[in-house]
Amino acid sequence: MELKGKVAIVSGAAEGFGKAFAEVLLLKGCKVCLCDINAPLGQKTTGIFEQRFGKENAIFVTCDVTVAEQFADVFKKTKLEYGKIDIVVNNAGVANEKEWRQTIMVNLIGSMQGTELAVKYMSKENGGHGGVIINIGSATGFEPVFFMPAYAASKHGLIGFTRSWSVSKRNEANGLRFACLCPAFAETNLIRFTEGTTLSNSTAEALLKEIGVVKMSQVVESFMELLADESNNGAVLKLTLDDGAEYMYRDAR
Ligand SMILES: NC(=O)C1=CN([C@@H]2O[C@H](COP(=O)(O)OP(=O)(O)OC[C@H]3O[C@@H](n4cnc5c(N)ncnc54)[C@H](O)[C@@H]3O)[C@@H](O)[C@H]2O)C=CC1
Ligand SMILES: CCCCC/C=C\C=C\C(=O)C/C=C\C/C=C\CCCC(=O)O
Repeated sequence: MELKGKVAIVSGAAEGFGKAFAEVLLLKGCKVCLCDINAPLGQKTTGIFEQRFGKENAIFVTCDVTVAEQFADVFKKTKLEYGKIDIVVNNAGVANEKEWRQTIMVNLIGSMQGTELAVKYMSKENGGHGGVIINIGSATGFEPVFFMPAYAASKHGLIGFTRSWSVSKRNEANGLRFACLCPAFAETNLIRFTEGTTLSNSTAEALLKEIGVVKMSQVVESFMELLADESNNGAVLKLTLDDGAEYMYRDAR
């Protein structure tokens, strides 16, 4: 997929994966709308990108992805600013078992909302040019995870949701494709929030040591692989330190 001149929306882009995805898209010549619930950090990140890549290539919109009107506003503003939308990355996520309803709301419902909006704006039948939706799942979406049941459920759901969209013939005709990136532990602040799990700090440290922590560069590389290959519809790519990137599903089925 030629990325130069494409327009992307990345949710949860103030820090972590979202910031790295926005950065690589800008590096490849895309225009990017970064959105995040954390307005001060989102504005700071976007300001840095504006300086590096040009003020005209990055915008920030404050958005809680669980609030439908706010997420819709992100799409409206991006279309208004850049005239089209080609890539949507549903990345915003939390890992909090005590606030498990919120975990489902952000990780699953928020990403579903972002996908629905992407389909609305990018479908050829609505005047769009087609495009790609990348949902950020997790390696917890394939197996039981005793210390994060709600989080794991949100990611199991997101994988099923993404695959279900990918098998629709109507979406194929609309030029849309759908893929899911599923990393194991990776080096962001998310994995430092152990109060959000049922683990003690020492058990969490031991687990991180045992499973290992994937580097951000590996996550970005896998993200780019899903984006670049236009035949990737329905692909679910798992990324672990031990096995690297492996397709759990390659095609829409
Ligand atoms: N770090 C890890 O080990 C892994 C993370 N993931 C997933 O990757 C995605 C990104 O996570 P990280 O970068 O690690 O976390 P992070 O905590 O570094 O970044 C998450 C971003 O999402 C934003 N956010 C949270 N709730 C939001 C909401 N309601 N609306 C809009 N923005 C919101 C935060 O403000 C933050 O900027 C998440 O979906 C997470 O579940 C998946 C596998 C592994
Ligand atoms: C121990 C740290 C606790 C805090 C964790 C917070 C967030 C984690 C988010 C993830 O998405 C982590 C993803 C995967 C880790 C769990 C199981 C990995 C199984 C890997 C495998 O299949 O080999």
